[in-house]
Amino acid sequence: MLSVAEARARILSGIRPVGSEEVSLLDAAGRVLAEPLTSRRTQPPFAASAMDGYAVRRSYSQPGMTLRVVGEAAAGRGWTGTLGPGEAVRIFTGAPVPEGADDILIQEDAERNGDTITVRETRDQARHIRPAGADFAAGAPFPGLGPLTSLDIALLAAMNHAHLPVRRKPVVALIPTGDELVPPGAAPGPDQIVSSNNYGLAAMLAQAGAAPRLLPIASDSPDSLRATLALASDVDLIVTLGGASVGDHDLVQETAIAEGLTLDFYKIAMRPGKPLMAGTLRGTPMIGLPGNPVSAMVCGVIFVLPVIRAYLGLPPDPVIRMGRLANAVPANGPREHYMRARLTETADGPLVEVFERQDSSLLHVLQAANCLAIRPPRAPASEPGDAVAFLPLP
Ligand SMILES: Nc1nc2c(c(=O)[nH]1)N[C@H]1C(S)=C(S)[C@@H](COP(=O)(O)OP(=O)(O)OC[C@H]3O[C@@H](n4cnc5c(N)ncnc54)[C@H](O)[C@@H]3O)O[C@H]1N2
Ligand code: MOO
Repeated sequence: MLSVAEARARILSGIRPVGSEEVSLLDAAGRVLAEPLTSRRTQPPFAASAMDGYAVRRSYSQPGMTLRVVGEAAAGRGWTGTLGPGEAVRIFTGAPVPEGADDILIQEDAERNGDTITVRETRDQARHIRPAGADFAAGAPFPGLGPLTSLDIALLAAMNHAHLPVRRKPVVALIPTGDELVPPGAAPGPDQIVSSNNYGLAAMLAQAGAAPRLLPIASDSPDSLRATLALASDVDLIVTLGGASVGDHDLVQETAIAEGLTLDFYKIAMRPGKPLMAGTLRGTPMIGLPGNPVSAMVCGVIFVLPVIRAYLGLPPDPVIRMGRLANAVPANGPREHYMRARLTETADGPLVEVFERQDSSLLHVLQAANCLAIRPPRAPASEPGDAVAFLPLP
């Protein structure tokens, strides 16, 4: 059976970044730039006062000296003259520093008397001038990587970008399968349960910058599945949920093959997630996730999110960290085990408490987790304090 890393590499091998679209700054949070951007202006564009006070020349503004106030410079409305010897210009924060001035005397250090000021003995020695380009120069590259944050957007706005070229959102069709499923809020029949996997995955994908498309629940019949697959002809990725195992009603693989699926692989050495399937359905990448709710969400993190990142032009692989076990963990079987666990950051580094109950149907255990502890195939039993690899959950 394929390892998790091999399976992910095979899935990712066919994925190239999607095209781009323009969005306004207000819609750009969380989006990913499709091309490098540079500043369209220098900031500040002129030497600017950092304080309210008087623009002066340092040599004429020593303690006890008196200067004549000859004008005013405000933010947005500078003073156009040239400062002469013994002259001062009233100035406010953000205003251009006039020609001839090399210093801002803060108003707390000036005693005003009609048209003159006298410099106090306590005079502050800092000049309080922000040079032109102190923040960034025209043509400077925008340094942000990854999904745009509020801080990125503040800088891009200051660089005078009103619209940004971003990757379009990869569209992902989510197809739940199973006669037992009803949507949340419905009244399930005696043998039915509520479909949760598609909602959890939709949230996970939306958060990662994709556009999930929730398709209707397909019943366990080839006709129903065929009809639902037909609704996913124009997407970037098809994800089926359930029907992946070997039971008489697990029809996803054979139905998809009949519809044109080129199967790449089926079954991997992973727990949960053994019956994972991947291939290409008439040119569209397709991943078949197992139905068990924890398996579906964990495989979403391990396989589907990397596809979204690759589509967005980001480094795809999950970032694995190292920590120490808080509790003993039994020996592992032949499949790499992604165990639901709780990470605490301590002074001694990350501490990982692996939960007792690991059945792949237990959503309340997954919800209590904030990371997955990764146990290699056939790892021996581990003791508290032993090193452990883990993956933070999104
Ligand atoms: N004889 C064997 N049986 C099973 C094997 C095996 O190797 N041999 N593998 C087990 C493993 S591991 C898994 S994982 C499951 C995967 O089965 P399927 O992908 O076929 O999933 P289903 O049978 O459709 O459903 C399993 C379970 O999950 C519930 N489910 C399904 N979809 C949803 C949904 N959208 N929301 C919430 N819950 C869902 C479903 O009702 C079942 O309880 O197979 C094992 N069996
Ligand atoms: O692989 Mo199943 O996903 O162990 O529950």
